[in-house]
Amino acid sequence: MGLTHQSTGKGALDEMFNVQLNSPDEIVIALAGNPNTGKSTVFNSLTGLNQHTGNWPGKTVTNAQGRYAHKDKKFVLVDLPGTYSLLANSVEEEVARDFICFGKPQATVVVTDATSLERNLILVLQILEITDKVVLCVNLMDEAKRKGIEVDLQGLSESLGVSVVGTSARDGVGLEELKDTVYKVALGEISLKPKKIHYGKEIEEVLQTIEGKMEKVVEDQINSRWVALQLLNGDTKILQSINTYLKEQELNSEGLEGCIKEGEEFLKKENIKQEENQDKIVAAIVKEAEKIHKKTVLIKNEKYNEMDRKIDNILTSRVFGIPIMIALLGIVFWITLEGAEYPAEALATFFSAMEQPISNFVLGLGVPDWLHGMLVFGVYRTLSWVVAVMLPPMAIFFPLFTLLEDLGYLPRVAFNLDNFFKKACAHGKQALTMCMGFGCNAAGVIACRIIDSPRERLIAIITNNFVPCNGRFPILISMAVIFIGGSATGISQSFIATLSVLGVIILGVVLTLVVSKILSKTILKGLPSSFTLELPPYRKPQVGRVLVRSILDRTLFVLGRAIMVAAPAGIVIWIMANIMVGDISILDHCAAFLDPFGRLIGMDGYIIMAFILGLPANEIVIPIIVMSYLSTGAMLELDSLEALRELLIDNGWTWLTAVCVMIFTLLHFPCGTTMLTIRKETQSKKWTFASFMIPTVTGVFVCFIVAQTARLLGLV
Ligand SMILES: Nc1nc2c(ncn2[C@@H]2O[C@H](COP(=O)(O)OP(=O)(O)OP(=O)(O)O)[C@@H](O)[C@H]2O)c(=O)[nH]1
Ligand SMILES: [Mg+2]
Repeated sequence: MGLTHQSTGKGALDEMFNVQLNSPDEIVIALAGNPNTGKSTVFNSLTGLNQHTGNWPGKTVTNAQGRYAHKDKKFVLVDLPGTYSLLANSVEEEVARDFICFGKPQATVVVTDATSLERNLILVLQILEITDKVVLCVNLMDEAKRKGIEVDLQGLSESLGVSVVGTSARDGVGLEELKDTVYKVALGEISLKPKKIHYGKEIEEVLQTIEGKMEKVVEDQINSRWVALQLLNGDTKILQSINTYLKEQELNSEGLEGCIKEGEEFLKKENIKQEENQDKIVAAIVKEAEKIHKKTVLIKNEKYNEMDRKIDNILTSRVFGIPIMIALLGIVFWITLEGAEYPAEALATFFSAMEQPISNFVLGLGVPDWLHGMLVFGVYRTLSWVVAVMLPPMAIFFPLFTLLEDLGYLPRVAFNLDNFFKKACAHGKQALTMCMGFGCNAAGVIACRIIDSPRERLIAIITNNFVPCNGRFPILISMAVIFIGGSATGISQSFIATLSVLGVIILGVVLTLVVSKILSKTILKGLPSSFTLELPPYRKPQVGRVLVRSILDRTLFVLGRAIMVAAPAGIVIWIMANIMVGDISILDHCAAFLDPFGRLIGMDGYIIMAFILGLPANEIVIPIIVMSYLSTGAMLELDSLEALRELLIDNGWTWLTAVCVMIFTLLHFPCGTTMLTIRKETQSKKWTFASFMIPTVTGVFVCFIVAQTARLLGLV
């Protein structure tokens, strides 16, 4: 046993004490459980917040906090990362364990999956070793019922000696009873006699010895049996946590080291082997879980999982897995493109028709000419285009993607790509962090915490930007709709557009693998670590809720962000276009400066400038491009996508320009928020810089090759 603490999870300890109480009488409740059992769903229903939920394990990586009131008391609920065990083998386990040990929750709710209680009970039993104040929430009761699994809640309660509540959190069933029970347990209105495990004579003896020594140091602060158990299990990290804890609480930690030394010597003297201990401890827990499971769960239909397995045999098969994945993605894009076109047209027509009345209204206010120009041609037009071009595709794509997520398809994607990631010497879970990146790269970067090895986590963080986020995805779609699809005719139009978007996404995945491989052969050398990925059961998504959630949470959020940044950007661009230095405007000066470089990589100076100005939020790249062209050239009436297309052509665009814009959208520096997140997660300027440079250099390189090749071949 060594004493040094090798910190794996950055900030895990900072976060754990960070429960901010509004008043001292607020009651802290921890929400623990295996991954994907519905903790965040319970959390959201109780607190009314919007933690990310979805059907795959490992979504929650931080301790989210929310509040609710019940009867006369106020509660602070802490949503913990999902873990299979608390014997701290991973960062999530450390975060969850430390919170339950030292965060001093007045009660811990363990959310379990009624359809796989046996495995869930392992964690429950471990938590019962740490704390007596436990409420067992047996969730997914609806799924269990459908699968012919009967859970004897009363029997469970008797076997474990804690209160048990059955819930179907997604439908809100049982949550009132849960709140009642939590209330009673936290306030000590129910007295509990939780099950303690007997680990066999040999272990128990050693445990008692260590426990005796620990007690002197930690006294009543921490359950010393649990600490002894962890030590015996070979986990010395807990000592560091205790140390931090004692310091935080301004308690005396002096005795700790001496006590640890004594413990170590004792272990050595008695010739106690850590691995053997570990096996014995785990075996005792597993056996107990089995026993309780046998007594309390009746599986009426042993084949309840057969259908899922049959589907998985196809969706994750070596031959069909990847083609099906690409086809599915293609279908999603196709529906998005095809469906977005008409509403986009309608919105464009509507906004264009509104322009004159709005212009008249502004003039009627008696404002000066320049202000009128700025408001109507600068701000209003920009906003119109943001809404018309971005809203329809997002309102279609996000619900579709969320449907796939809720169905449980994402872990299958990770499964299909696992082999590739292994070959790239990266972690298979990186595929999941990429899926999160589809929503937002900053969220994707945070999700990288599910990867334990620091080396593989860094690789995942640096390459996360190779999947287009909320803000960049609409650029791809609109380029495809307006330009690439627009140059073909009939049915082939949306087909080509779909292919182009699909191509860019696949390029992103390929580059992720290539760059990961290069990194792990050069500055981040190492071997891939193995892991087991859980394939959750397929779940019927709640279509209505998915629609509402993805439109409210994502579409409107992104749109709001775009509008908030686009309006001031509209003003800036308008000013830049209207202040003259010499004969030409500032805007033209800047664009002219960037133009040679832009042309070299298939674009122009205005586009490059739009990407640079888009640093705070990628959503505004297209509006800035359009605005720059509008403010310089003839004032076109932009009343349809066709008009927008013409504007671009008038400014020298060809299909190659559109392709290069799409590629550069995928491959350039992360947005401001993502960079800050990377800085925070890696605690390193060097890696933040690398995350900036790698995609940018790759983008310039790829665009250069594409542009020069197309020109050489005389394609444009
Ligand atoms: N059928 C059914 N599905 C549920 C229920 N509760 C949650 N779900 C679904 O189960 C999936 C997982 O729920 P989450 O709340 O994200 O699970 P979690 O425990 O927070 O997961 P991690 O943060 O990854 O550990 C989601 O797709 C939920 O919609 C339930 O009672 N019944
Ligand atoms: Mg969660």
